[in-house]
Amino acid sequence: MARLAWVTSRARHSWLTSQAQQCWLNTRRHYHPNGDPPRILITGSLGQLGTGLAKLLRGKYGTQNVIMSDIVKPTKDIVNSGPYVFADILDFKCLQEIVVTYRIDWLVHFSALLSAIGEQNVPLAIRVNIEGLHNVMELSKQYNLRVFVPSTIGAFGPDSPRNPTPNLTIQRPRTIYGVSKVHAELLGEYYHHRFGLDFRCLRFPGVISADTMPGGGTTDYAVQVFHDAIEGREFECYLRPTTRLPMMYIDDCLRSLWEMLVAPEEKLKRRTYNVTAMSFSPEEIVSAVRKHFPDLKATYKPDSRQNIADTWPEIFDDNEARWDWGWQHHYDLEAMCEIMFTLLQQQQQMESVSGR
Ligand SMILES: NC(=O)C1=CN([C@@H]2O[C@H](COP(=O)(O)OP(=O)(O)OC[C@H]3O[C@@H](n4cnc5c(N)ncnc54)[C@H](O)[C@@H]3O)[C@@H](O)[C@H]2O)C=CC1
Ligand SMILES: CC(=O)[C@H](N)C(=O)O
Repeated sequence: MARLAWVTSRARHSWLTSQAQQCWLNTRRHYHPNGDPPRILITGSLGQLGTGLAKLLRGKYGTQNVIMSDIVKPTKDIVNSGPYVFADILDFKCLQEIVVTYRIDWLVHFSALLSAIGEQNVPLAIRVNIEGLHNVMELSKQYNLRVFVPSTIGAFGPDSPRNPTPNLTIQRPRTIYGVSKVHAELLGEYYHHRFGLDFRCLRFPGVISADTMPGGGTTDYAVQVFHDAIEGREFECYLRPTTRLPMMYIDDCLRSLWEMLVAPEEKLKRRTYNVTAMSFSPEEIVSAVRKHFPDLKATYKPDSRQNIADTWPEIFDDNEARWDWGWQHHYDLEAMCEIMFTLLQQQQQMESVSGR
């Protein structure tokens, strides 16, 4: 018996060791031949996804090797956490200067106007999402950068199959956001085939996170519900209770991004992949949240965002990402609710201690 326990524990130890080694090898695989880690620039890094990504990449490649940038004034915490520079995605020279000064190897391009806010200012969305993307493509070609550009479930439209939505299908989005993301996918793939640019792209579903509020999308309600529940407010949803959309917890989203960023060339059968973790409707997330906050009141007042959601996928088929480079999500609806409330409660406690 004791021998069996010893053998099992040795087997577990060596499995864990090989997992850790694999992880370490994955991280090292893209170091320079001289052993230097890649140097990475993140545009639009003060939005919902950027701060978390910077933290993840700094953990892997070193604080000084990940440069955050945006046009927004950073908090003291951001400035103290590592390099941060001003970068307007519409200013090509400014971008060139950053790439040269910091000897950038990889670029993660987050700057964008999201679906709902984009409809409120179409000319600005065209500038930021389309002209900005042109700058990023040219810059990446000129300096031979590996470039990651996120796309979205919003790159599909009413003519796309919605349940499920496969990787390769009709894309006729009806928002300027969606149009700009289809443009990004196609231009990136064109630059890859024409100029050999190392372009990588994932279509994300709605992303849910505790620390940064989302920036004006159609899926934002799925973050708001947690804040309303924990602060004892009524949750007023701008979508109908039965509107199903694909979603993902931020840790899964950022891990998928990193896995795509370091995936060996030979595993990538495409340059653009769907990824997802779950799909739910407002009434389903409300009942999941009520397991933690039974008194949460919810009302539904659909607005213009309903028209957008009605054209988006309900179930996202990400089998190709799972087959080609081993994508797996870790958080389902229940696990996401657990972690969201744990983190939000910790934040509440810290705020009450610091008197904010
Ligand atoms: N959050 C989500 O649910 C999803 C996000 N994505 C994509 O991921 C990327 C990041 O998304 P989020 O962080 O949620 O967006 P966000 O809206 O929270 O942040 C976007 C950032 O872009 C910056 N920006 C705006 N104009 C700029 C300019 N001229 N130059 C430089 N930066 C500028 C903003 O200041 C902001 O910090 C976007 O491209 C978005 O389309 C895709 C699918 C889902
Ligand atoms: C799914 C997205 O791209 C974003 N969250 C939005 O709702 O616009």
